[in-house]
Amino acid sequence: MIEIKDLTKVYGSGVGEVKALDHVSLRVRKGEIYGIIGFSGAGKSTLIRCVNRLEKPTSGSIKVNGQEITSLDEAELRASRQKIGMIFQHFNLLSSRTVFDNVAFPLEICGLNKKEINEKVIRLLKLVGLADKANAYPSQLSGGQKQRVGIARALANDPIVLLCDEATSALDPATTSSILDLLKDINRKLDLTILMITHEMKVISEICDSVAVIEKGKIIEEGLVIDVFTQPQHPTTRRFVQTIINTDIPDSIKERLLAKGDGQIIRVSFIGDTTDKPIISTLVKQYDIDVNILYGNIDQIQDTSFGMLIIECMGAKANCQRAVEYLQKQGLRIEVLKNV
Ligand SMILES: Nc1ncnc2c1ncn2[C@@H]1O[C@H](COP(=O)(O)OP(=O)(O)OP(=O)(O)O)[C@@H](O)[C@H]1O
Repeated sequence: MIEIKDLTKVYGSGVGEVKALDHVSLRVRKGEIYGIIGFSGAGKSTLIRCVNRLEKPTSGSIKVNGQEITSLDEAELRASRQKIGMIFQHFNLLSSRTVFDNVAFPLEICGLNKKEINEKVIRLLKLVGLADKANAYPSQLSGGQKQRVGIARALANDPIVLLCDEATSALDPATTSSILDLLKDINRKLDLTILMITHEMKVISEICDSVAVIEKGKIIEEGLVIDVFTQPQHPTTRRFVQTIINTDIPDSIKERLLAKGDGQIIRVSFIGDTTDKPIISTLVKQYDIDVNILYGNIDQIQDTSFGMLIIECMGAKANCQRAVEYLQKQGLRIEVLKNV
């Protein structure tokens, strides 16, 4: 649905030159929610603003639904923008217009008649749960309600893509969750492709299917959310993951790794169904070893559970090794932290 290739954006020139995007390539599939995460100044806003051509890329290609948008003229751009909805961190509502009239605005520009506008606005306000606020003004709404108006307005022209620019950054955690639920609901009901930028890993973990991590204008890691969360490769990705999942080995275990002792200490990481298997009792029964659980945690990303156990296996060396092989065969990720 969105295909970005070698996208580069340079602001300014000479000594003042800033390379905000540096050969960025990524692909967003139809119907998916794709998150781009990065620290301040990483290039997120520039990237999303290039996709709807609020910024003109310096070089590279951006295709939305097969149409190259970097080379559109003004008229073509206006038509293309109708198919790309956008919501903003600070909502960007028109304060002198009611909720109804804010949502009606893009439809008026398109030349729909009053009856069509009325029907559509009412349907959209119902979709975002604001049917009873049609006559309110933005100043009379909470932040979450304002963003619901922003979402309804962005959907008015039946876009094929919705761009979200830090859409929940100005909201408290409970309101953030309700807006994310709404976006997920809309994504499912309308099969709408969503591209969102954020600096919050919570946003990515709650609703995104795929994620790209951007740093200094470059994509440094990309993949399905569950893969990136469970096996982050780049140190920056690890920092983001660490904000919501503790993958560190606790200090008390680190001390134990250095201490003398006979046991073999293993970190077992698991994803999905493998968590249902009685692996510990199998180790004890089949391999004639004692198993001591030193540490464990389980997290949930959307519908998939994953986590890690740090266990100590005590027994004959050969039996401990066979136990490790058994665990590996179960599709578990095994790291031997301390050998027998
Ligand atoms: N109009 C501009 N002129 C010059 N430099 C710019 C302009 N817009 C952005 N930049 C620079 O480009 C780089 C990327 O900025 P961008 O706003 O895309 O980052 P960001 O990841 O969205 O950051 P934030 O989360 O703080 O909004 C930064 O170094 C920024 O200073």
